[in-house]
Amino acid sequence: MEKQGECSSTSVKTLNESGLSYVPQRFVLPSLQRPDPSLNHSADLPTVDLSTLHQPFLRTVAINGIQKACKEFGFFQVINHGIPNSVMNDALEVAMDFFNLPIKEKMLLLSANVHEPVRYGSSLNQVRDKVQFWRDFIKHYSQPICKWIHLWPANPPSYKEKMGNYAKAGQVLYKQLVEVVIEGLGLEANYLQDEIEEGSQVVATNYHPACPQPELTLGMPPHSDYGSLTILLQSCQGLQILDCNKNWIPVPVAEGAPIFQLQDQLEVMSNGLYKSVVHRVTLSPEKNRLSIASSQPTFEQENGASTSARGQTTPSDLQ
Ligand SMILES: O=C(O)CCC(=O)C(=O)O
Ligand SMILES: [Fe+2]
Repeated sequence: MEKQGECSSTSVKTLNESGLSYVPQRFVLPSLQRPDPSLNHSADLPTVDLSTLHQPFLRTVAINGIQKACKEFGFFQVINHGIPNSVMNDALEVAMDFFNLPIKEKMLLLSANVHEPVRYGSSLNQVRDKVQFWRDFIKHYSQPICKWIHLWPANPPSYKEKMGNYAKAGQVLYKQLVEVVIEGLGLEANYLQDEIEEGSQVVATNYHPACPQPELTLGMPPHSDYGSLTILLQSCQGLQILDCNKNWIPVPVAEGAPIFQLQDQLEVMSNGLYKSVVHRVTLSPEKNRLSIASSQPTFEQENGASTSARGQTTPSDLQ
């Protein structure tokens, strides 16, 4: 049992590396909120082949596939999306290198101020169950790269190049996907073009260390996200979605096939036709897990901030 104050100044990654064999009391969830460790069948997620988008006679096949996936699941995998595997793997690898930096170095980026373009968060002062995360906010992706490139952390040295390449490729794919999703609603493909070009890109990198008692806790609590679409890369399984029968279903991980996840703004825009699905992250007893969630909130609030279901905000006027 954790003593008062125990662990309160140490990251969960550090605790894990010190060989802790139990989950500190403050992370233990009430029994009804705990994951069921016997769940092992993955969701049969729809897979959308984007190569058909560029073939005039087959474009409607892709649009119909995406429309069906958005209505039924809110989550789908994409293949032939144009982002080389090497770019995705480099991003995951360099993110892992970042989290493996000495804690002292990462602490320099620690901030509870959501207006920081690059910040390293810990479960100590932010979302209770979210172990560590940091966010990049990029305003106006169409502006010259030099406007935001200095926002990357200086270490690891290849971070800027590798995560930057992934972020740029993700923007192109994001725009294509939003157009198709919008067309599926019977609107002009460029209906949201201005909002997308004015919006900010958020790249959230989540690190979930292996856990000695994964049946007692979660890496991330159940939530939906406030944006329009997220592109998600995962290093291994852990994500679960809540189906219409209120069962948690594990999401598969397929090499080279990122997950697309529909978010609250598109559920609202489609009058509920498309689903922003509640999801959560479970922990593994052996593997440290990494995910990169890249999204672009399409509509910002009047005060220039977008608020997520988890209470985080992103500035819309970051330069
Ligand atoms: O780690 C994951 O797979 C999911 C991350 C997520 O849900 C989020 O960042 O909002
Ligand atoms: Fe999420």
